[in-house]
Amino acid sequence: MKSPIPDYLNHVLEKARPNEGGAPADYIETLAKADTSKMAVALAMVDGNVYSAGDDKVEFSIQSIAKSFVYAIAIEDAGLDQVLKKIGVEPSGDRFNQLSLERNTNRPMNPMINAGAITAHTLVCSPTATLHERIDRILKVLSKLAGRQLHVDEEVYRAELKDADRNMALGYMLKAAGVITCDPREAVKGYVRQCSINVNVQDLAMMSAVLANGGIHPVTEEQIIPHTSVRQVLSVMTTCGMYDAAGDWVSNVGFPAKSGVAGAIIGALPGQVGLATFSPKIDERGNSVRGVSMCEQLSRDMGLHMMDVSHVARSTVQTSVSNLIDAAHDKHSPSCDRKVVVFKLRGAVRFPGAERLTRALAYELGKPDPSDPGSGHHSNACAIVFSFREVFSLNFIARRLIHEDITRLLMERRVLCIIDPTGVLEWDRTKAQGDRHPKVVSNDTEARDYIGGTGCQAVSEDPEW
Ligand SMILES: NC(=O)CC[C@H](N)C(=O)O
Repeated sequence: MKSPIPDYLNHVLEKARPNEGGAPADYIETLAKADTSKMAVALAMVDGNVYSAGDDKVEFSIQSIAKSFVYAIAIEDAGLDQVLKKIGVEPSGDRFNQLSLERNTNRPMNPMINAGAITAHTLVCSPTATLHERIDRILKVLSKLAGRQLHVDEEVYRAELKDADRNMALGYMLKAAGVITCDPREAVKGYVRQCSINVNVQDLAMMSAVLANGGIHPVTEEQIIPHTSVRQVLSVMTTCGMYDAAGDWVSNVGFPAKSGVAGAIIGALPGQVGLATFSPKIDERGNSVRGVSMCEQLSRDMGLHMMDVSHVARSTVQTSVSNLIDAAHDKHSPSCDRKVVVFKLRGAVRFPGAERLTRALAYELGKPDPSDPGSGHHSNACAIVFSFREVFSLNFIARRLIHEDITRLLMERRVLCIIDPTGVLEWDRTKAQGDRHPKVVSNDTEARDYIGGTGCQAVSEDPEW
């Protein structure tokens, strides 16, 4: 079968093509001459699969899209505290090259406008690093993200530098305000050079997929951007990535995005997909006209709006009961009701999933409430099994809550067996209550053996725990 996805992407291109609005950026000579008939779109899944359509190998300069990634590098090199001291996180509502600073703090409003991006550039490597060292570092990281060696387009660099009065003015403003301490001309040159790195839509989709994948490259599996920086970058992209169109963008399209004046837009939907569009004609805000309409359509058709929760996973916990064979009768306390209760979890478990497990434990194993006949009906269960066989991951709060559940069950002197073949629970034996600890095993048979050894032998109505 031929995948329908590339056909769909072609359809997205053709729907946006008739839109003749906008014009290529005219303040950079090379961009002004761009072939405006070129158009492309690409999707990169978080497992590294890339789909693209149109002029997907045509290269253009990354321009302001570099701001997202250089912000991530600045956070890594200078630390988030230092970066926040120098650059705010508030949407400015101004044009991208506005000469402005926050009134009370004298910082650039955010890292997605030029003032903030020039500042972020100076935080790469160290405050005393040379332009060459910074560009080298930025090129290395961007190339790793794209999965191929990227290069600076010298013609674009020279063209922009020739008419860089406005960015130079920003550099001097930042120096005068004490935000940057290095030579402002060097800072602007470095910033313009980072804007002049050439990419194509496939590169950009893959770079965005790294952001969508928590900073891990989908193909090389290298953690290129630390997880906490990814959250920071995506947050700022959401509120400031489309400049003064941020509000429109969040309500119509609804995924973190960043545009560049060469006509590209990237989008990253956490946990799902990275995408990129390209078409050189931009609107008065600096965003590609056809790119915005392609992103709107992709978001609508593919349900990519981050606030659009169309269905909530509710079945992360499943409870089943197994009866015990009577053979081991004498070993049981009279209060034991000869049952093994199995709690199975599924999927990527976060707080809501762990809360459902906790609620099920409290309800079924707790004291019966006379006014609720369903409650406490396994309060005398002989043994309890947690099965994490189908759990893909636990986030830190889910893990912490389940650890607390385990501790409390052990304090009640319950027999507890945990099936955890991949070790997602990260149970540490040193946390055991006195001499009591749960038995952690990797499959059903081991769990049944363990429970049998405690005097219980389980006959499961459910063949798999
Ligand atoms: N929005 C943009 O892409 C702007 C980048 C461009 N190099 C500039 O500084 O003006």
